[in-house]
Amino acid sequence: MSVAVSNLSVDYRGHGPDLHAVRDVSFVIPPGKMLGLVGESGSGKSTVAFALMGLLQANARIISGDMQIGGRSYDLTKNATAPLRGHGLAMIFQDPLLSLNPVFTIGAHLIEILRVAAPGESAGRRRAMAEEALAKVKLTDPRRRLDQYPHELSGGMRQRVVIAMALLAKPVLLIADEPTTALDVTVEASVMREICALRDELNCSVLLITHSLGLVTKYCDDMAVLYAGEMLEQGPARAIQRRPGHPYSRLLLDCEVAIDQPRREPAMANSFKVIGGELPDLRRPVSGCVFAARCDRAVADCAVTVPSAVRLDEEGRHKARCLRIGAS
Ligand SMILES: Nc1ncnc2c1ncn2[C@@H]1O[C@H](COP(=O)(O)OP(=O)(O)OP(=O)(O)O)[C@@H](O)[C@H]1O
Repeated sequence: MSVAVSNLSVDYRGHGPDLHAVRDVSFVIPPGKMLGLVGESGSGKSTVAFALMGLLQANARIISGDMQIGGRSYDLTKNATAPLRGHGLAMIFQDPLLSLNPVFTIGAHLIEILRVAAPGESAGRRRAMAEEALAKVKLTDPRRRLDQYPHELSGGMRQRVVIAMALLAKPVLLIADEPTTALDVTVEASVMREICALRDELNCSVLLITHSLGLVTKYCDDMAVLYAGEMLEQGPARAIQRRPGHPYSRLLLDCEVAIDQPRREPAMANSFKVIGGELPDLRRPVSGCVFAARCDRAVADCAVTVPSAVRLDEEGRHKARCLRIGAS
């Protein structure tokens, strides 16, 4: 089933004017495909994820947005997707301990999911299914793991357990929010491989949220570039990598350090900082292009005219919002 998000806008209330964290964001993830949502810290990636899951904080307000799953539409302003959590929708967080209760064994977590996902099965069969799921995500010694507690496992092993939980829940959409940021590079590759294997086995849509363009170009089918809450470019990951349409995407790609290099984290943290300037104040109304103040290609018009999406391929899959597209 295809997953489509349309016109998502989210504000946060606080002291002073509301903060417009996400503005009019739309994207589609076909079944069996992975979309990488990239953008620097504060661009609104997690807000998108939490809005889809119905997990936003109390001071957030979804101004507009709906999600279509298959032919069905869910009104995000009414938190309509919240009942889908745990089966239609699943999420992997940067810290797997957010998904694991320290007082329950690994087996108890998996068996709890099977109570909903496989209600007709006997207790013995559910335990066997839980063990199979752990073996599938390549957790060593799966039978013993069932009786262990989350604190007895390493970070990479815990993330595999969370992937096994998603495997049993059979979601239509899996959201992975920085799933490998806390892990070292060798573990990162194996965890990403398990997420890809899950996508292929369930034929589900995956939204990967990450700072790393390297991860996106290596593992994702499509890419979406978010900046100051606005989608500046989206399309096939390879096409954007080869021919970025937006100057911001080009700068991100220029800054990105190959993920195979020995220690990626500091480079990743730095990669966005080498683009001069800072995100605009999200409490103020934007005129023109949100990136204009930092853009090396901006002309006077960019500060006043809001760019609409320009198609960069015949099918209209690759689109970018920039007034300078086509200008020399
Ligand atoms: N509960 C909140 N109240 C007020 N502002 C918030 C709240 N949560 C997030 N924000 C603001 O919303 C904007 C988007 O934040 P968000 O966490 O979605 O970005 P992000 O791209 O996921 O960043 P990171 O990569 O650091 O997680 C930021 O300006 C952030 O400070």
